[in-house]
Amino acid sequence: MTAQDLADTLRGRLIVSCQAPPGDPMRETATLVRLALAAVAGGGSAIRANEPEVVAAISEAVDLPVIGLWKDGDTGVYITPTVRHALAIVEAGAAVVAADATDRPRPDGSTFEELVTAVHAAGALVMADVSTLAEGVAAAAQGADFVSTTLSGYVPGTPQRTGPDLDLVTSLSGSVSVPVVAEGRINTPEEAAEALARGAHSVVVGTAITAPTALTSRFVAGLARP
Ligand SMILES: CC(=O)N[C@H](C=O)[C@@H](O)[C@H](O)[C@H](O)COP(=O)(O)O
Repeated sequence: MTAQDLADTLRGRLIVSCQAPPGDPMRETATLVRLALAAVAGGGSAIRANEPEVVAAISEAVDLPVIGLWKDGDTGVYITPTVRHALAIVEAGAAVVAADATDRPRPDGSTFEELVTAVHAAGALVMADVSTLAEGVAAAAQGADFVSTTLSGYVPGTPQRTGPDLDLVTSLSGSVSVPVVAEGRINTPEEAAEALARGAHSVVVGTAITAPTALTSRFVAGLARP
């Protein structure tokens, strides 16, 4: 699939992230496949998924593009940190590899541009997960096919919010020519629509759709407030 074909497929559409953190009862491949099938039934247009085994199983079960990543660790560069991780995700069947494109050092000493070159050579596309405007501009210049706001709020120095970083959506949309994906803490359909109004090409929603443990905790915390 070319970047243009995928951009056409995803314009104005919802991408559902079907992931579960380590230790979560939902972290089981068959369960995550069921979540992906529910996302299809509900009208989602693509699935974002973590780890080769899960990416392979969802790619097999679902007739939608899969944006794959491989999280390794939870500090520093942990979303598809190396070229090896990226190529394993292509091998698993992902149409797109999502990878950290922040300006932090990567554990294998590679550059983001090298990862892009390797993924393109293997026949897949790249979504750059960024935390700032400068990172998004750099990632697009290095060949990323999509730029996503995934990491805003998760890198020291970026704004901490309970909702999405819509200002980053706006600034990226005005600055890069590749499609901008709004991702991270989009909690309501209204926020998703606002992201599109701010120039996002597509919207990724994870927790608000596919994470019952986190959602339960939010309600429990709400009840505990005085
Ligand atoms: C920062 C990071 O590691 N983000 C990850 C990226 O794949 C996932 O844990 C998020 O669930 C995903 O970005 C969707 O965001 P939200 O669950 O907030 O809708």
